[in-house]
Amino acid sequence: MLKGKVAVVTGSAQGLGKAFTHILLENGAQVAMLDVNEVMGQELQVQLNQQYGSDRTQFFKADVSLDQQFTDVFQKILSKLGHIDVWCNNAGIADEKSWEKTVSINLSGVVRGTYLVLEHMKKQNGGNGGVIINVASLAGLGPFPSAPVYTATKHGVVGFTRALAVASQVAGYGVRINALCPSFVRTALIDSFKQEDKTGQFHTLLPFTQSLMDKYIIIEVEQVAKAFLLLVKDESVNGAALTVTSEGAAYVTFPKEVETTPISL
Ligand SMILES: NC(=O)C1=CN([C@@H]2O[C@H](COP(=O)(O)OP(=O)(O)OC[C@H]3O[C@@H](n4cnc5c(N)ncnc54)[C@H](O)[C@@H]3O)[C@@H](O)[C@H]2O)C=CC1
Ligand SMILES: CC/C=C\CC(=O)/C=C/C=C\C=C\C=C\[C@@H](O)[C@@H](O)C/C=C\CCC(=O)O
Repeated sequence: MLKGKVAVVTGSAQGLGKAFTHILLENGAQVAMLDVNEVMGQELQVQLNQQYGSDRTQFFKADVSLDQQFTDVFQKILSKLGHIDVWCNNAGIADEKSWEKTVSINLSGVVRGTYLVLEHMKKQNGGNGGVIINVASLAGLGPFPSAPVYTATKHGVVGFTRALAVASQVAGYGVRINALCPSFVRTALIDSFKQEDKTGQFHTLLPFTQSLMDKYIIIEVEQVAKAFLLLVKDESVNGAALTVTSEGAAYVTFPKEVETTPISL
């Protein structure tokens, strides 16, 4: 039960972020939704407040790639809701043509959101601790050939999350940080990624991407939301990467040492 808890979900106007918001509300939390899409965010706020109660959800417009705007909205959320117990860095895009934008949202936006809430949560600052879930992807664990920059951002999210989780444990922040690594999920993102203005030079690899989608079988947002809730609730889990595929959810076992093949120079 998350009654009394306050959660923030970035990129929550649609897709996975919307599903995470629903499951948080279903479990009693109050949710601050943050998204760059103000129209969809406002509409969803009205729907959710009708469904779960008028004081349960508040929408805040912000672009996670803009430092000052994100920081200002963070302060606004804190002043309105008092404290934050759960933070989900979910906002993300897949655009190999505007690859700098992909990096600034998928990686820099995750670092920015994490560092903003960490200062609030960590016990050294008088915080009550909490949990941060960073949405990566299976592409954060292995190469997604038709999206090399997207792959890089998701690998970055996994590495950043795992490193900060150890730092938090060693330093005693009282904050758990975990990565969520879904396979293909039925959202607007995967539809847009079939368009040439998103795939850019890798548009010729579309048959390969489609074969990957066929191989991994597209899953539904509700399946990923259940895994998300596990990471929110299980206080024993820190520094994990939780995959979600058509075969279910599974924690990644990272090798203690990378396998190498010696070569004489
Ligand atoms: N759909 C999929 O197959 C998978 C998605 N993911 C990841 O899940 C996360 C959510 O993706 P989906 O729900 O599929 O996409 P989506 O496109 O359905 O939703 C993304 C949401 O993020 C918002 N957003 C985009 N840029 C933003 C910014 N700069 N600031 C604030 N909000 C912004 C959008 O307005 C939208 O509401 C992303 O990080 C994505 O990389 C990971 C694995 C699989
Ligand atoms: C580009 C964004 C598209 C959708 C969002 C997303 O993040 C979806 C990811 C879904 C699956 C990613 C799979 C990545 C798999 C890698 O680890 C490699 O195993 C795939 C590389 C080659 C596969 C060759 C094959 O399996 O036939």
